[in-house]
Amino acid sequence: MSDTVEAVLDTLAETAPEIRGGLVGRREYQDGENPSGETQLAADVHADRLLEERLLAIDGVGSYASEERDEVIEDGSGLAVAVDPLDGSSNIKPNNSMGTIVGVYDAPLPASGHDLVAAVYTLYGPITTMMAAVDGTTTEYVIEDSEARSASDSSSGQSPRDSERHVATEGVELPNEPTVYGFGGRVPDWTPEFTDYAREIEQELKLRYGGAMIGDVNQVLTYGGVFAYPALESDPNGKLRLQFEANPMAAIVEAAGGASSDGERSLLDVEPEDLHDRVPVHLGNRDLIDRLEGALADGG
Ligand SMILES: O=P(O)(O)OC[C@H]1O[C@](O)(COP(=O)(O)O)[C@@H](O)[C@@H]1O
Ligand SMILES: [Mg+2]
Ligand SMILES: [Mg+2]
Repeated sequence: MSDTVEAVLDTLAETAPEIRGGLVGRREYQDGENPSGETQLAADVHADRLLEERLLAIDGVGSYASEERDEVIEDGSGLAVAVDPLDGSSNIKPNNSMGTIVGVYDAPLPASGHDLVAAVYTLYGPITTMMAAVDGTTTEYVIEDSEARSASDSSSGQSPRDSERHVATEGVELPNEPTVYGFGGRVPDWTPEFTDYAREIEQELKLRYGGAMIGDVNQVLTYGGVFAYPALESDPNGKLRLQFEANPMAAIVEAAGGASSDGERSLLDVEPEDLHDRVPVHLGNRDLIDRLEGALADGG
């Protein structure tokens, strides 16, 4: 692992308790919209500012892009980080899981998933964990916050707080016997081909859908299965964004022995056109993704 990637992992571990602490009191929507046309929560904006400041301060990180900003911020030469500061942020109101996704690309953005040198997510569940794919291996860490404190203390002007990451599982692998699935989007908006596939999967696996991709994919990594936010009749590219969400999650799942697909090919093979491109996302055990691609091709 390069020094810069190591520093990115350390920084994300240090920042995670602050983002988590900052959720309290930031549950309301603001006036602004993000580039995808979604209303922003105060928590989205807070996490974005904190991550921009911390990640751009790392030697070897030269640019920062996020789901919450129109343009890439350039700050010298080096690796490019693409961030979903809060994934699943609509879960803040019902107090369910959320997370942060970071792709570290060795190429100007928008970049191919094959340019990722690291892909990371932190999951703010009952405990805070971090999943990182580096050099073809996926590792799960537990993040311990040694000075838990209230959100009101947390602001982007302060120095990182004291937290540590400990390896929980090195070489995470999807179990061979899958048991769970979670599919996003309204069922009447699914394509007929995806609906047929879903009807089959429902007979075999248990539904686990929480409305935050990180939480839902983390269950797939833990129990085996399939997650999808598919192409919709109303939007053939689905909902999730290639640079900030799909590519990093695909790299993590593939390094754990699973597969990813936009419906036809690995998400890592999708060529980006625009920073905020959306793409249909399917992630999980290899045979379930092969069946998905077969089902979509049969109907096409
Ligand atoms: O509310 P829906 O349609 O089920 O969408 C849920 C999906 O949208 C997301 O919340 C989108 O991410 P953001 O919260 O970062 O916009 C995913 O995490 C999740 O899979
Ligand atoms: Mg997201
Ligand atoms: Mg988000």
